[in-house]
Amino acid sequence: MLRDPSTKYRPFAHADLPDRTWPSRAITQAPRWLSTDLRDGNQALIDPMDAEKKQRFFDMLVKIGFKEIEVGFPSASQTEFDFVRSLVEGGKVPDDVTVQVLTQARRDLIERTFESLRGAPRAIVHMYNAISPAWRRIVFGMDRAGIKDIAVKGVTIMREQAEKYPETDWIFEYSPETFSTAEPDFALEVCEAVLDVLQPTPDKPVILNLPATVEAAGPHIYADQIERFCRQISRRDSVIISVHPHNDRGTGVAAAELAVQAGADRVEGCLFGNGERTGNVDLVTLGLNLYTQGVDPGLDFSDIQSVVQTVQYCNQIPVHPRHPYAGELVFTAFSGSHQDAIKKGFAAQAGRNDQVWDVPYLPIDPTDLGCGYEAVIRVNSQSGKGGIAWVMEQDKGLKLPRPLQIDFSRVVQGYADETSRELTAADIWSIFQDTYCLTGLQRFELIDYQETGTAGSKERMFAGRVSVGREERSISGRGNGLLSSVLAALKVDCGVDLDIVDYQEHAIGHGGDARAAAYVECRTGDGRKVFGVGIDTDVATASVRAVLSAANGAG
Ligand SMILES: CC(=O)SCCNC(=O)CCNC(=O)[C@H](O)C(C)(C)COP(=O)(O)OP(=O)(O)OC[C@H]1O[C@@H](n2cnc3c(N)ncnc32)[C@H](O)[C@@H]1OP(=O)(O)O
Ligand SMILES: CC(C)C(=O)C(=O)O
Repeated sequence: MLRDPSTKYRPFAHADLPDRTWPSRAITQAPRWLSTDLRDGNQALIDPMDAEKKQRFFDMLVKIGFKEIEVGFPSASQTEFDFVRSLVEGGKVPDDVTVQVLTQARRDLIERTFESLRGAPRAIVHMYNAISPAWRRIVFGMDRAGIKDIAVKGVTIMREQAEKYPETDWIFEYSPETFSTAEPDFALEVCEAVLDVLQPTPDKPVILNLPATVEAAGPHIYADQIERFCRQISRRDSVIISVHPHNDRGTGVAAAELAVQAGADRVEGCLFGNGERTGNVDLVTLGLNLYTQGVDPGLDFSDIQSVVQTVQYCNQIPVHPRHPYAGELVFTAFSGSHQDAIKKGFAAQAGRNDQVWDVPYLPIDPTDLGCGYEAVIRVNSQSGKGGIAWVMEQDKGLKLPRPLQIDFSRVVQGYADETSRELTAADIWSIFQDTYCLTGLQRFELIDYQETGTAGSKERMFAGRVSVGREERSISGRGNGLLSSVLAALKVDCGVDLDIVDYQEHAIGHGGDARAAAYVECRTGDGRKVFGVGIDTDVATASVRAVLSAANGAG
């Protein structure tokens, strides 16, 4: 890299719009969407889609709710031409969906394009030519007049072709390609000349699509360009202003949103931001950004993972695990403080009597997109007690008391640190069972017991059979309750001296399958803290097991 990049790269020359109004406007309704996955997306693939993939993608776009779909560049190849024919001839385009196709401004290509749509009830023909200084100079070797002439001649041919196929309701779209890097006055001049030919009316508007073919400046600059254009173009009521942002600077979504604030009616883009170089603007993110502002995007992503799968299959490009709303990790918190806040957020949400979504760190309810809550918290060495407790509750229904959470999280963190990997719910359960002596051969294991008491007396008596090591032994003790009598039995018959500091219990599950979980926090004779956990179909037995678990832990 250069130490002084200004010797090679020039800052973007921005025609300022000091009285801009877009910053204080909000988006209160969705723009018209045009998916160009089957054209701009497809032309960016290593292996362009075959007919089967294109059809599958098209059907998915229809299912999501796209009403305008750019289906290809029919003059580019026989495959492209045939696909458009198959849609038209096969009657595969629903009545409320309009297909769009792209062509360069060249007679042979325009004629072939119209031919591909013969018999379609309605279609958008989209013609483009680049207009910015570098393209004029480098690609076309033409001056402004020459470039304008390409556009005017092209749309004149479009009109002529439309007359040749009167059975179709034709909609014209013109893109001054490279709009965002062109001089604003020239972009306007070319578009006015195009409108002079096409003569749009409010009933029969023309789509003027203003692309950021290469994103070369910040999104605020694009918004200024769009607002200026919307103010200056004549026949505004007869023109649909469309935007087509690319993502070279990584701000395609911002550019589209600000452009809509600035007056754009329509947005062209691709699902998950596929497209040339760094992609077209991502329509999934745009749609769901609106949704999380309470605005219906008119696009249905309620099974987002099936959309991901289809797009990955058709594009043969993976969707990034951190892709907004759709990546496999975007609803997952690994870090302790995030997990703690999410867990508290779910508890607060459950306690509130409204539907308003307000869970820290989760901008959208995963279930709205067909995703569950299982993956919301995953555990590694960055995790804390809240996250670990969440996994225990989700996976096993165990609601660990706070002191036990703290004790257990230290153990889990130790494992995570040692293994340097994510711990699954099964790992955590196995660590829990080991730590609180719920599995394997234990020093004290309950075989059975009886609890007795005398009427009128508070005294209880515990008489139990336990295996101590491999040896079966009878133990008994008295106290003013079951737990104290178990503690007395352990002290007298087994030499284990424990005091209960805290006891908690809860049901796991409901109905006939319900079980009980009991937790004890104990202090040993030499002042150590030990925890015990017991699980049983009977709550009293669970509590006895919890005390024996603590006795095992006391060592
Ligand atoms: C920003 C975008 O995404 S625009 C869409 C881009 N998509 C595609 O190009 C995919 C489909 N394209 C194709 O299959 C081919 O390029 C075709 C069939 C359209 C044309 O192929 P070819 O005739 O071989 O021309 P080629 O691809 O080299 O195009 C370059 C020529 O077209 C001219 N040209 C480029 N764009 C346009 C345009 N919009 N209108 C008129 N002429 C144009 C160039 O100046 C160049 O002319 P030259 O040969 O006289 O120098
Ligand atoms: C044809 C135009 C709209 C285009 O794809 C672009 O400029 O990126």
